[in-house]
Amino acid sequence: MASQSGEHLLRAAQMAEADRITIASGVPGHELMARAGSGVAAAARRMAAPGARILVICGTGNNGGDGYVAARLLQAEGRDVAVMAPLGPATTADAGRAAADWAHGRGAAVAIDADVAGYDLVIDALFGAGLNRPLDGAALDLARRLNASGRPVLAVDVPSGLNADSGQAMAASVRAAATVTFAARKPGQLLLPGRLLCGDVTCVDIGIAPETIARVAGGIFRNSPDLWQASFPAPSLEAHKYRRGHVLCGSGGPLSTGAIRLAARSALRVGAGLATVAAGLDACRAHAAHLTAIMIREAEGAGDFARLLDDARFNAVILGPAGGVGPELAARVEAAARRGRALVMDADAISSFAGAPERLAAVIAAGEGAPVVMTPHDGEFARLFGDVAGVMDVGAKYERAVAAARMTGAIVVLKGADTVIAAPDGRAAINDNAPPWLGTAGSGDVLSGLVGGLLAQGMPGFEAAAAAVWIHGAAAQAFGPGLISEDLPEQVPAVLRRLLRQGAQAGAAR
Ligand SMILES: NC(=O)C1=CN([C@@H]2O[C@H](COP(=O)(O)OP(=O)(O)OC[C@H]3O[C@@H](n4cnc5c(N)ncnc54)[C@H](OP(=O)(O)O)[C@@H]3O)[C@@H](O)[C@H]2O)[C@@H](O)CC1
Ligand SMILES: Nc1ncnc2c1ncn2[C@@H]1O[C@H](COP(=O)(O)OP(=O)(O)O)[C@@H](O)[C@H]1O
Ligand SMILES: [K+]
Repeated sequence: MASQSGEHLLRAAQMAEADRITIASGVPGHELMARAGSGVAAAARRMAAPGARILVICGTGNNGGDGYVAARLLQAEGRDVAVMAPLGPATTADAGRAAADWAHGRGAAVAIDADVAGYDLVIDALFGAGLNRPLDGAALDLARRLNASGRPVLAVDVPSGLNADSGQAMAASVRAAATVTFAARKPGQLLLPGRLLCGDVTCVDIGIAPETIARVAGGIFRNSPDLWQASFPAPSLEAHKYRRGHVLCGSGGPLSTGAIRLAARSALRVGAGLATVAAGLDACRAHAAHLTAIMIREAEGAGDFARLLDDARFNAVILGPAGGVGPELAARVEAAARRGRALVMDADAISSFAGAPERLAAVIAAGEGAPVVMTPHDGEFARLFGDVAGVMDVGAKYERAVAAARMTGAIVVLKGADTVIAAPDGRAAINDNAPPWLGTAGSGDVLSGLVGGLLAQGMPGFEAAAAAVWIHGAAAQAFGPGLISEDLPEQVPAVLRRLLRQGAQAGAAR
Protein backbone atom coordinates (compact mmCIF):
# COMPACT_ATOMS: atom_id res chain seq x y z
CA MET A 1 0.00 0.00 0.00
CA ALA A 2 2.87 2.34 0.82
CA SER A 3 4.00 1.94 -2.81
CA GLN A 4 0.89 3.75 -4.08
CA SER A 5 1.90 7.23 -5.24
CA GLY A 6 -0.07 10.20 -3.97
CA GLU A 7 -0.06 12.66 -1.08
CA HIS A 8 -0.12 10.67 2.17
CA LEU A 9 -2.18 11.96 5.10
CA LEU A 10 -0.76 10.99 8.49
CA ARG A 11 -2.69 10.28 11.66
CA ALA A 12 -1.24 11.65 14.91
CA ALA A 13 0.26 8.28 15.91
CA GLN A 14 1.83 7.85 12.44
CA MET A 15 3.29 11.37 12.63
CA ALA A 16 4.78 10.60 16.06
CA GLU A 17 6.30 7.43 14.55
CA ALA A 18 7.80 9.45 11.67
CA ASP A 19 9.30 11.85 14.23
CA ARG A 20 10.70 8.91 16.19
CA ILE A 21 12.29 7.28 13.13
CA THR A 22 13.80 10.59 12.04
CA ILE A 23 15.21 11.33 15.49
CA ALA A 24 16.60 7.77 15.73
CA SER A 25 18.32 8.30 12.37
CA GLY A 26 20.33 11.14 13.91
CA VAL A 27 18.29 14.33 13.50
CA PRO A 28 17.78 15.75 17.01
CA GLY A 29 14.18 16.56 18.07
CA HIS A 30 15.10 20.15 18.80
CA GLU A 31 16.26 20.54 15.22
CA LEU A 32 12.86 19.35 13.95
CA MET A 33 11.25 21.78 16.36
CA ALA A 34 13.50 24.61 15.16
CA ARG A 35 12.36 24.02 11.57
CA ALA A 36 8.72 23.74 12.65
CA GLY A 37 8.93 26.99 14.63
CA SER A 38 10.65 28.70 11.75
CA GLY A 39 7.78 27.67 9.44
CA VAL A 40 5.31 29.14 11.92
CA ALA A 41 7.28 32.41 12.11
CA ALA A 42 7.30 32.64 8.30
CA ALA A 43 3.51 32.27 8.20
CA ALA A 44 3.12 34.88 10.98
CA ARG A 45 5.22 37.33 8.95
CA ARG A 46 2.79 36.91 6.05
CA MET A 47 -0.23 37.49 8.32
CA ALA A 48 0.96 40.37 10.52
CA ALA A 49 2.18 43.75 9.24
CA PRO A 50 5.31 45.25 10.83
CA GLY A 51 4.33 46.85 14.12
CA ALA A 52 1.46 44.42 14.72
CA ARG A 53 1.07 43.00 18.24
CA ILE A 54 1.49 39.22 18.27
CA LEU A 55 0.43 36.90 21.10
CA VAL A 56 1.80 33.34 21.19
CA ILE A 57 -0.17 30.92 23.40
CA CYS A 58 2.10 28.02 24.37
CA GLY A 59 1.01 24.70 25.87
CA THR A 60 3.22 22.38 27.87
CA GLY A 61 4.15 19.89 25.11
CA ASN A 62 6.08 20.08 21.86
CA ASN A 63 3.30 22.07 20.17
CA GLY A 64 4.06 24.77 22.75
CA GLY A 65 7.75 24.26 21.91
CA ASP A 66 7.09 25.22 18.31
CA GLY A 67 5.34 28.34 19.64
CA TYR A 68 8.33 29.34 21.79
CA VAL A 69 10.67 28.98 18.79
CA ALA A 70 8.40 31.14 16.62
CA ALA A 71 8.11 33.74 19.41
CA ARG A 72 11.90 33.97 19.72
CA LEU A 73 12.46 34.30 15.97
CA LEU A 74 9.80 36.97 15.55
CA GLN A 75 10.99 38.89 18.58
CA ALA A 76 14.61 38.75 17.38
CA GLU A 77 13.64 40.64 14.26
CA GLY A 78 12.02 43.43 16.26
CA ARG A 79 8.40 42.22 16.29
CA ASP A 80 6.14 43.07 19.23
CA VAL A 81 5.67 39.57 20.73
CA ALA A 82 4.13 38.38 23.99
CA VAL A 83 3.86 34.78 25.22
CA MET A 84 1.08 33.30 27.35
CA ALA A 85 1.65 29.90 29.01
CA PRO A 86 -1.78 29.21 30.48
CA LEU A 87 -1.08 25.60 31.55
CA GLY A 88 2.33 26.22 33.12
CA PRO A 89 5.91 25.51 32.06
CA ALA A 90 7.01 23.15 29.30
CA THR A 91 7.16 19.49 30.24
CA THR A 92 9.17 17.96 27.36
CA ALA A 93 12.93 18.36 26.96
CA ASP A 94 12.73 19.99 23.52
CA ALA A 95 9.92 22.36 24.51
CA GLY A 96 11.78 23.21 27.75
CA ARG A 97 14.85 24.14 25.74
CA ALA A 98 12.78 26.29 23.34
CA ALA A 99 11.06 28.01 26.29
CA ALA A 100 14.40 28.74 27.95
CA ASP A 101 15.80 30.19 24.69
CA TRP A 102 12.74 32.43 24.45
CA ALA A 103 13.04 33.56 28.07
CA HIS A 104 16.60 34.74 27.37
CA GLY A 105 15.10 37.30 25.02
CA ARG A 106 13.26 40.39 26.12
CA GLY A 107 9.72 39.27 25.31
CA ALA A 108 6.82 39.83 27.68
CA ALA A 109 4.88 37.04 29.44
CA VAL A 110 1.19 37.71 29.82
CA ALA A 111 -1.38 36.38 32.30
CA ILE A 112 -4.02 33.83 31.30
CA ASP A 113 -6.84 36.35 31.70
CA ALA A 114 -5.21 38.93 29.40
CA ASP A 115 -7.51 40.46 26.80
CA VAL A 116 -6.74 38.44 23.66
CA ALA A 117 -8.70 40.96 21.58
CA GLY A 118 -5.88 43.45 22.20
CA TYR A 119 -3.57 41.60 19.76
CA ASP A 120 -3.45 41.77 15.96
CA LEU A 121 -2.47 38.10 15.55
CA VAL A 122 -2.69 35.17 17.94
CA ILE A 123 -0.49 32.10 17.41
CA ASP A 124 -2.20 29.04 18.87
CA ALA A 125 0.47 26.61 20.10
CA LEU A 126 -1.56 25.15 22.96
CA PHE A 127 -2.20 21.58 21.75
CA GLY A 128 -1.23 19.78 18.57
CA ALA A 129 -1.06 16.09 17.83
CA GLY A 130 -0.79 15.32 21.55
CA LEU A 131 -4.39 16.33 22.31
CA ASN A 132 -5.76 13.27 24.07
CA ARG A 133 -8.99 14.45 25.73
CA PRO A 134 -11.62 17.12 25.26
CA LEU A 135 -10.73 20.68 26.22
CA ASP A 136 -11.87 21.67 29.67
CA GLY A 137 -11.15 24.23 32.38
CA ALA A 138 -8.73 27.03 31.50
CA ALA A 139 -8.02 25.68 28.00
CA LEU A 140 -11.71 25.51 27.10
CA ASP A 141 -12.33 29.00 28.44
CA LEU A 142 -9.36 30.38 26.51
CA ALA A 143 -10.46 28.72 23.23
CA ARG A 144 -13.91 30.26 23.63
CA ARG A 145 -12.51 33.73 24.39
CA LEU A 146 -10.20 33.47 21.41
CA ASN A 147 -13.04 32.55 19.04
CA ALA A 148 -15.23 35.32 20.44
CA SER A 149 -12.44 37.90 20.04
CA GLY A 150 -12.61 37.79 16.24
CA ARG A 151 -8.78 38.14 16.07
CA PRO A 152 -7.01 36.19 13.31
CA VAL A 153 -5.46 33.00 14.66
CA LEU A 154 -2.51 31.12 13.20
CA ALA A 155 -2.68 27.52 14.44
CA VAL A 156 0.45 25.45 14.96
CA ASP A 157 -0.09 21.98 13.46
CA VAL A 158 -3.84 21.93 14.24
CA PRO A 159 -6.16 24.41 15.95
CA SER A 160 -6.21 23.44 19.64
CA GLY A 161 -9.15 21.18 20.37
CA LEU A 162 -9.32 19.69 16.87
CA ASN A 163 -8.73 15.95 16.60
CA ALA A 164 -6.14 15.67 13.82
CA ASP A 165 -7.33 12.17 12.89
CA SER A 166 -11.10 12.64 12.65
CA GLY A 167 -11.60 16.35 11.96
CA GLN A 168 -13.96 16.57 14.93
CA ALA A 169 -13.65 19.17 17.68
CA MET A 170 -13.02 17.65 21.12
CA ALA A 171 -15.72 19.56 23.08
CA ALA A 172 -14.59 22.80 21.44
CA SER A 173 -11.80 23.95 19.18
CA VAL A 174 -10.01 27.15 18.32
CA ARG A 175 -11.09 28.43 14.89
CA ALA A 176 -8.00 29.49 12.90
CA ALA A 177 -7.58 31.68 9.83
CA ALA A 178 -4.52 29.63 8.86
CA THR A 179 -2.67 26.54 10.03
CA VAL A 180 0.95 25.52 9.56
CA THR A 181 1.43 21.78 9.69
CA PHE A 182 4.58 19.70 9.41
CA ALA A 183 5.88 16.98 7.07
CA ALA A 184 2.42 15.84 5.87
CA ARG A 185 -1.18 16.97 6.14
CA LYS A 186 -3.44 15.20 8.63
CA PRO A 187 -6.88 13.71 7.76
CA GLY A 188 -8.61 16.02 10.23
CA GLN A 189 -7.40 19.03 8.25
CA LEU A 190 -9.44 17.91 5.20
CA LEU A 191 -12.50 16.42 6.89
CA LEU A 192 -15.31 18.64 8.14
CA PRO A 193 -15.56 20.51 10.41
CA GLY A 194 -11.76 20.39 10.68
CA ARG A 195 -11.20 21.93 7.26
CA LEU A 196 -13.20 25.00 8.28
CA LEU A 197 -11.48 25.24 11.68
CA CYS A 198 -7.99 25.11 10.09
CA GLY A 199 -8.43 27.87 7.49
CA ASP A 200 -5.65 27.84 4.88
CA VAL A 201 -3.29 24.95 5.58
CA THR A 202 0.41 25.17 4.70
CA CYS A 203 2.59 22.10 5.03
CA VAL A 204 6.22 22.81 5.97
CA ASP A 205 9.11 20.43 5.28
CA ILE A 206 10.94 19.91 8.59
CA GLY A 207 13.42 17.35 7.29
CA ILE A 208 11.40 14.14 7.58
CA ALA A 209 12.27 12.02 4.53
CA PRO A 210 9.48 11.15 2.06
CA GLU A 211 10.47 7.47 2.47
CA THR A 212 9.81 7.75 6.20
CA ILE A 213 6.41 9.30 5.53
CA ALA A 214 5.57 6.50 3.07
CA ARG A 215 6.77 3.88 5.56
CA VAL A 216 4.54 4.99 8.42
CA ALA A 217 1.55 5.94 6.25
CA GLY A 218 -1.64 3.89 6.45
CA GLY A 219 -3.16 4.27 2.99
CA ILE A 220 -5.05 7.53 3.56
CA PHE A 221 -4.47 10.04 0.78
CA ARG A 222 -5.45 13.52 -0.25
CA ASN A 223 -7.39 13.13 -3.49
CA SER A 224 -5.25 14.73 -6.17
CA PRO A 225 -4.14 13.71 -9.67
CA ASP A 226 -0.90 12.24 -8.23
CA LEU A 227 -3.04 9.44 -6.83
CA TRP A 228 -4.56 8.26 -10.12
CA GLN A 229 -2.91 10.02 -13.06
CA ALA A 230 -0.79 6.97 -13.92
CA SER A 231 -3.93 4.96 -14.75
CA PHE A 232 -5.93 7.83 -16.26
CA PRO A 233 -7.03 6.92 -19.81
CA ALA A 234 -5.07 8.96 -22.33
CA PRO A 235 -6.66 9.20 -25.78
CA SER A 236 -4.80 7.20 -28.40
CA LEU A 237 -4.89 7.43 -32.19
CA GLU A 238 -5.37 3.67 -32.43
CA ALA A 239 -8.44 3.60 -30.21
CA HIS A 240 -11.81 3.38 -31.94
CA LYS A 241 -14.98 4.10 -29.99
CA TYR A 242 -15.53 0.56 -28.70
CA ARG A 243 -12.03 0.52 -27.25
CA ARG A 244 -13.10 3.50 -25.14
CA GLY A 245 -15.99 1.53 -23.71
CA HIS A 246 -19.76 1.50 -23.94
CA VAL A 247 -21.76 2.57 -20.89
CA LEU A 248 -25.27 1.19 -20.40
CA CYS A 249 -27.37 3.54 -18.27
CA GLY A 250 -30.58 2.24 -16.68
CA SER A 251 -33.40 4.81 -16.81
CA GLY A 252 -36.23 5.47 -14.40
CA GLY A 253 -39.87 5.79 -15.51
CA PRO A 254 -41.31 8.35 -17.98
CA LEU A 255 -41.50 11.13 -15.37
CA SER A 256 -37.97 10.55 -14.05
CA THR A 257 -35.67 10.56 -17.06
CA GLY A 258 -33.45 13.63 -16.56
CA ALA A 259 -31.10 12.14 -13.98
CA ILE A 260 -29.84 9.30 -16.15
CA ARG A 261 -29.42 11.61 -19.15
CA LEU A 262 -27.11 13.76 -17.02
CA ALA A 263 -25.15 10.63 -16.08
CA ALA A 264 -24.94 9.38 -19.69
CA ARG A 265 -23.78 12.77 -21.01
CA SER A 266 -21.13 12.96 -18.28
CA ALA A 267 -19.89 9.47 -19.16
CA LEU A 268 -19.41 10.56 -22.78
CA ARG A 269 -17.78 13.86 -21.81
CA VAL A 270 -15.18 12.08 -19.67
CA GLY A 271 -14.20 9.93 -22.63
CA ALA A 272 -16.38 6.82 -22.89
CA GLY A 273 -16.75 5.83 -26.56
CA LEU A 274 -20.51 5.27 -26.44
CA ALA A 275 -23.40 5.64 -24.02
CA THR A 276 -26.82 4.04 -24.28
CA VAL A 277 -29.86 4.71 -22.13
CA ALA A 278 -32.08 1.67 -21.53
CA ALA A 279 -35.69 2.53 -20.73
CA GLY A 280 -39.28 1.34 -20.93
CA LEU A 281 -41.21 2.44 -24.02
CA ASP A 282 -42.82 5.55 -22.49
CA ALA A 283 -39.53 6.70 -21.00
CA CYS A 284 -37.83 6.02 -24.37
CA ARG A 285 -40.21 8.56 -25.94
CA ALA A 286 -39.19 11.17 -23.36
CA HIS A 287 -35.50 10.44 -23.96
CA ALA A 288 -35.92 10.58 -27.74
CA ALA A 289 -37.02 14.21 -27.43
CA HIS A 290 -33.69 15.09 -25.83
CA LEU A 291 -30.89 12.78 -26.93
CA THR A 292 -28.56 12.96 -29.93
CA ALA A 293 -25.13 11.44 -29.30
CA ILE A 294 -26.52 9.13 -26.64
CA MET A 295 -28.36 6.06 -27.93
CA ILE A 296 -31.65 4.63 -26.65
CA ARG A 297 -32.65 0.98 -26.22
CA GLU A 298 -36.00 -0.28 -25.08
CA ALA A 299 -35.94 -2.49 -21.98
CA GLU A 300 -39.19 -2.91 -20.12
CA GLY A 301 -38.19 -4.89 -17.02
CA ALA A 302 -35.16 -6.41 -15.30
CA GLY A 303 -35.31 -9.41 -17.68
CA ASP A 304 -35.05 -7.17 -20.77
CA PHE A 305 -32.24 -5.27 -19.13
CA ALA A 306 -30.32 -8.46 -18.37
CA ARG A 307 -30.74 -9.57 -22.02
CA LEU A 308 -29.15 -6.31 -23.22
CA LEU A 309 -26.07 -7.43 -21.32
CA ASP A 310 -25.71 -10.35 -23.78
CA ASP A 311 -23.93 -7.71 -25.85
CA ALA A 312 -20.44 -7.88 -24.37
CA ARG A 313 -19.63 -4.42 -25.65
CA PHE A 314 -21.65 -2.89 -22.80
CA ASN A 315 -18.67 -3.06 -20.46
CA ALA A 316 -19.88 -0.61 -17.80
CA VAL A 317 -23.32 -0.06 -16.28
CA ILE A 318 -24.80 2.85 -14.33
CA LEU A 319 -27.86 2.16 -12.19
CA GLY A 320 -29.72 4.29 -9.71
CA PRO A 321 -30.20 7.94 -10.70
CA ALA A 322 -34.00 8.35 -10.34
CA GLY A 323 -34.17 4.62 -11.08
CA GLY A 324 -37.04 3.87 -8.67
CA VAL A 325 -36.36 2.04 -5.39
CA GLY A 326 -37.44 -1.60 -5.32
CA PRO A 327 -36.82 -5.25 -6.24
CA GLU A 328 -36.85 -4.47 -9.97
CA LEU A 329 -33.83 -2.17 -9.63
CA ALA A 330 -32.13 -4.60 -7.22
CA ALA A 331 -32.56 -7.31 -9.90
CA ARG A 332 -30.82 -5.09 -12.48
CA VAL A 333 -27.93 -4.55 -10.06
CA GLU A 334 -27.72 -8.30 -9.59
CA ALA A 335 -27.74 -8.94 -13.34
CA ALA A 336 -24.97 -6.43 -14.02
CA ALA A 337 -22.78 -7.69 -11.17
CA ARG A 338 -23.34 -11.37 -12.05
CA ARG A 339 -22.41 -10.67 -15.67
CA GLY A 340 -19.11 -9.14 -14.50
CA ARG A 341 -19.77 -5.60 -15.70
CA ALA A 342 -18.03 -2.66 -14.09
CA LEU A 343 -20.94 -1.14 -12.19
CA VAL A 344 -21.84 2.21 -10.66
CA MET A 345 -24.58 2.05 -8.03
CA ASP A 346 -26.01 5.42 -7.14
CA ALA A 347 -29.07 6.76 -5.33
CA ASP A 348 -32.07 4.40 -5.73
CA ALA A 349 -29.84 1.43 -6.58
CA ILE A 350 -28.25 1.78 -3.14
CA SER A 351 -31.58 2.34 -1.42
CA SER A 352 -32.95 -0.82 -3.06
CA PHE A 353 -30.65 -2.73 -0.66
CA ALA A 354 -31.70 -0.68 2.41
CA GLY A 355 -30.81 -2.47 5.64
CA ALA A 356 -29.44 -5.45 3.70
CA PRO A 357 -25.76 -4.77 3.04
CA GLU A 358 -24.96 -8.50 3.42
CA ARG A 359 -27.25 -9.23 0.47
CA LEU A 360 -25.45 -6.63 -1.59
CA ALA A 361 -22.10 -8.09 -0.50
CA ALA A 362 -23.25 -11.53 -1.71
CA VAL A 363 -24.33 -10.06 -5.08
CA ILE A 364 -20.95 -8.39 -5.52
CA ALA A 365 -19.07 -11.52 -4.41
CA ALA A 366 -20.95 -13.56 -7.03
CA GLY A 367 -19.64 -11.22 -9.77
CA GLU A 368 -16.52 -11.84 -11.75
CA GLY A 369 -14.36 -9.38 -9.85
CA ALA A 370 -15.26 -6.38 -12.01
CA PRO A 371 -15.30 -3.19 -9.94
CA VAL A 372 -18.51 -2.05 -8.27
CA VAL A 373 -18.52 1.60 -7.17
CA MET A 374 -21.31 2.91 -4.98
CA THR A 375 -21.85 6.62 -4.46
CA PRO A 376 -24.06 7.22 -1.39
CA HIS A 377 -24.60 10.53 0.36
CA ASP A 378 -24.88 10.31 4.15
CA GLY A 379 -28.62 9.54 4.03
CA GLU A 380 -28.26 6.70 1.53
CA PHE A 381 -25.27 5.36 3.45
CA ALA A 382 -27.27 5.27 6.70
CA ARG A 383 -30.23 3.67 4.88
CA LEU A 384 -28.03 0.91 3.45
CA PHE A 385 -26.15 0.05 6.63
CA GLY A 386 -28.91 0.76 9.16
CA ASP A 387 -27.41 -0.08 12.52
CA VAL A 388 -24.85 -2.60 11.25
CA ALA A 389 -22.14 -2.73 13.91
CA GLY A 390 -18.64 -1.83 12.79
CA VAL A 391 -19.79 0.53 10.02
CA MET A 392 -22.07 3.25 11.40
CA ASP A 393 -20.44 3.31 14.82
CA VAL A 394 -16.78 3.75 13.82
CA GLY A 395 -15.05 7.09 14.31
CA ALA A 396 -13.84 9.15 11.38
CA LYS A 397 -15.65 9.46 8.04
CA TYR A 398 -12.88 7.57 6.20
CA GLU A 399 -13.11 4.75 8.74
CA ARG A 400 -16.84 4.41 8.08
CA ALA A 401 -16.22 4.40 4.32
CA VAL A 402 -13.42 1.81 4.57
CA ALA A 403 -15.56 -0.40 6.86
CA ALA A 404 -18.40 -0.20 4.30
CA ALA A 405 -16.04 -1.05 1.43
CA ARG A 406 -14.58 -4.02 3.34
CA MET A 407 -18.00 -5.32 4.21
CA THR A 408 -19.56 -5.07 0.74
CA GLY A 409 -16.56 -5.50 -1.56
CA ALA A 410 -17.50 -2.25 -3.34
CA ILE A 411 -15.52 0.94 -3.78
CA VAL A 412 -17.45 3.39 -1.60
CA VAL A 413 -17.72 7.08 -2.49
CA LEU A 414 -19.20 8.65 0.64
CA LYS A 415 -20.28 12.05 -0.65
CA GLY A 416 -20.45 15.47 0.97
CA ALA A 417 -18.30 18.59 0.98
CA ASP A 418 -15.52 16.26 2.20
CA THR A 419 -16.20 13.24 -0.04
CA VAL A 420 -14.24 10.11 0.91
CA ILE A 421 -13.38 7.37 -1.59
CA ALA A 422 -12.59 4.02 0.04
CA ALA A 423 -11.53 0.59 -1.23
CA PRO A 424 -11.98 -2.87 0.30
CA ASP A 425 -8.18 -3.12 0.64
CA GLY A 426 -8.23 -0.23 3.14
CA ARG A 427 -7.12 2.65 0.92
CA ALA A 428 -9.01 5.90 1.35
CA ALA A 429 -8.79 9.29 -0.33
CA ILE A 430 -10.26 12.49 1.06
CA ASN A 431 -11.36 15.09 -1.47
CA ASP A 432 -11.00 18.81 -0.83
CA ASN A 433 -11.52 20.54 -4.17
CA ALA A 434 -15.34 20.75 -4.22
CA PRO A 435 -16.80 24.26 -3.94
CA PRO A 436 -20.06 24.72 -2.00
CA TRP A 437 -22.07 25.42 -5.17
CA LEU A 438 -21.48 21.81 -6.25
CA GLY A 439 -24.28 20.86 -3.84
CA THR A 440 -27.04 21.37 -6.43
CA ALA A 441 -29.81 19.07 -7.67
CA GLY A 442 -28.50 16.49 -10.08
CA SER A 443 -24.81 16.95 -9.40
CA GLY A 444 -24.68 13.44 -7.91
CA ASP A 445 -26.07 12.06 -11.20
CA VAL A 446 -23.20 13.74 -13.03
CA LEU A 447 -20.72 12.14 -10.65
CA SER A 448 -22.12 8.66 -11.29
CA GLY A 449 -21.70 9.29 -15.03
CA LEU A 450 -18.10 10.40 -14.61
CA VAL A 451 -17.29 7.24 -12.63
CA GLY A 452 -19.05 5.05 -15.22
CA GLY A 453 -17.26 6.77 -18.11
CA LEU A 454 -13.85 6.16 -16.54
CA LEU A 455 -14.67 2.54 -15.62
CA ALA A 456 -15.75 1.94 -19.23
CA GLN A 457 -12.28 3.05 -20.33
CA GLY A 458 -10.72 0.40 -18.12
CA MET A 459 -9.58 2.48 -15.17
CA PRO A 460 -9.39 0.46 -11.90
CA GLY A 461 -12.30 1.08 -9.51
CA PHE A 462 -10.61 3.08 -6.73
CA GLU A 463 -8.68 5.25 -9.15
CA ALA A 464 -11.73 5.80 -11.40
CA ALA A 465 -13.85 6.85 -8.44
CA ALA A 466 -11.19 9.18 -7.05
CA ALA A 467 -10.53 10.74 -10.46
CA ALA A 468 -14.26 11.26 -11.07
CA VAL A 469 -14.71 12.99 -7.70
CA TRP A 470 -11.75 15.27 -8.39
CA ILE A 471 -12.89 16.12 -11.95
CA HIS A 472 -16.40 16.81 -10.59
CA GLY A 473 -14.96 19.32 -8.08
CA ALA A 474 -12.64 20.89 -10.66
CA ALA A 475 -15.52 21.29 -13.14
CA ALA A 476 -17.60 23.05 -10.48
CA GLN A 477 -14.69 25.32 -9.65
CA ALA A 478 -14.17 26.12 -13.31
CA PHE A 479 -17.80 27.19 -13.70
CA GLY A 480 -18.10 29.13 -10.43
CA PRO A 481 -21.19 30.21 -8.49
CA GLY A 482 -24.57 29.92 -10.18
CA LEU A 483 -23.75 26.40 -11.31
CA ILE A 484 -26.56 23.98 -12.13
CA SER A 485 -25.86 20.33 -12.80
CA GLU A 486 -26.28 20.64 -16.60
CA ASP A 487 -23.25 22.96 -16.60
CA LEU A 488 -20.94 20.33 -15.11
CA PRO A 489 -20.43 17.99 -18.11
CA GLU A 490 -19.71 21.03 -20.29
CA GLN A 491 -16.79 22.01 -18.04
CA VAL A 492 -15.22 18.56 -18.23
CA PRO A 493 -13.29 19.07 -21.53
CA ALA A 494 -11.33 22.03 -20.10
CA VAL A 495 -10.52 20.04 -16.95
CA LEU A 496 -9.38 17.08 -19.09
CA ARG A 497 -7.18 19.33 -21.25
CA ARG A 498 -5.42 20.58 -18.12
CA LEU A 499 -5.07 17.07 -16.69
CA LEU A 500 -3.68 15.56 -19.88
CA ARG A 501 -1.20 18.43 -20.24
CA GLN A 502 -0.01 17.94 -16.65
CA GLY A 503 0.12 14.16 -17.16
CA ALA A 504 2.30 14.60 -20.26
CA GLN A 505 4.61 16.93 -18.34
CA ALA A 506 4.86 14.51 -15.41
CA GLY A 507 5.55 11.65 -17.85
CA ALA A 508 8.31 13.66 -19.55
CA ALA A 509 9.89 14.44 -16.18
CA ARG A 510 9.98 10.74 -15.16
N1 LIG B 1 7.86 15.07 18.24
C1 LIG B 1 8.64 15.90 17.53
O1 LIG B 1 9.81 15.69 17.43
C2 LIG B 1 8.04 17.09 16.90
C3 LIG B 1 6.78 17.56 17.27
N2 LIG B 1 6.33 18.72 16.84
C4 LIG B 1 5.20 19.38 17.48
O2 LIG B 1 4.82 18.66 18.62
C5 LIG B 1 3.43 18.51 18.67
C6 LIG B 1 3.06 17.29 19.44
O3 LIG B 1 3.65 17.46 20.68
P1 LIG B 1 3.28 16.57 21.94
O4 LIG B 1 3.26 15.15 21.53
O5 LIG B 1 4.24 16.94 22.99
O6 LIG B 1 1.81 17.03 22.27
P2 LIG B 1 1.09 18.44 22.42
O7 LIG B 1 0.13 18.61 21.30
O8 LIG B 1 2.07 19.54 22.60
O9 LIG B 1 0.22 18.28 23.76
C7 LIG B 1 0.65 17.42 24.77
C8 LIG B 1 0.40 18.02 26.15
O10 LIG B 1 -0.92 18.45 26.26
C9 LIG B 1 -1.58 17.80 27.35
N3 LIG B 1 -2.98 17.63 26.97
C10 LIG B 1 -3.49 16.91 25.93
N4 LIG B 1 -4.80 17.11 25.81
C11 LIG B 1 -5.14 17.99 26.80
C12 LIG B 1 -6.36 18.62 27.18
N5 LIG B 1 -7.50 18.40 26.52
N6 LIG B 1 -6.35 19.45 28.22
C13 LIG B 1 -5.23 19.71 28.89
N7 LIG B 1 -4.02 19.15 28.56
C14 LIG B 1 -3.99 18.31 27.53
C15 LIG B 1 -0.82 16.55 27.59
O11 LIG B 1 -0.99 16.29 28.92
P3 LIG B 1 -0.98 14.82 29.58
O12 LIG B 1 -1.78 13.90 28.68
O13 LIG B 1 0.44 14.46 29.66
O14 LIG B 1 -1.65 15.06 30.86
C16 LIG B 1 0.60 16.99 27.21
O15 LIG B 1 1.19 17.65 28.30
C17 LIG B 1 3.00 18.48 17.21
O16 LIG B 1 1.65 18.83 17.09
C18 LIG B 1 3.95 19.51 16.63
O17 LIG B 1 3.42 20.81 16.83
C19 LIG B 1 7.16 19.56 15.98
O18 LIG B 1 7.94 20.32 16.85
C20 LIG B 1 8.05 18.75 15.10
C21 LIG B 1 8.87 17.79 15.88
N1 LIG C 1 -21.45 21.82 0.56
C1 LIG C 1 -20.92 21.11 -0.45
N2 LIG C 1 -19.71 21.42 -0.93
C2 LIG C 1 -19.18 20.72 -1.95
N3 LIG C 1 -19.78 19.67 -2.55
C3 LIG C 1 -20.98 19.29 -2.11
C4 LIG C 1 -21.62 19.98 -1.04
N4 LIG C 1 -22.81 19.37 -0.82
C5 LIG C 1 -22.90 18.35 -1.71
N5 LIG C 1 -21.80 18.30 -2.49
C6 LIG C 1 -21.55 17.35 -3.59
O1 LIG C 1 -22.64 17.44 -4.50
C7 LIG C 1 -23.04 16.15 -4.95
C8 LIG C 1 -24.50 15.95 -4.55
O2 LIG C 1 -24.90 14.63 -4.81
P1 LIG C 1 -26.32 14.07 -4.35
O3 LIG C 1 -26.50 14.36 -2.89
O4 LIG C 1 -26.42 12.69 -4.81
O5 LIG C 1 -27.30 15.03 -5.14
P2 LIG C 1 -28.35 14.72 -6.28
O6 LIG C 1 -29.13 13.53 -5.81
O7 LIG C 1 -29.19 15.96 -6.34
O8 LIG C 1 -27.62 14.48 -7.53
C9 LIG C 1 -22.07 15.17 -4.33
O9 LIG C 1 -21.02 14.90 -5.22
C10 LIG C 1 -21.54 15.92 -3.11
O10 LIG C 1 -20.24 15.49 -2.78
K1 LIG D 1 -2.25 24.23 18.10
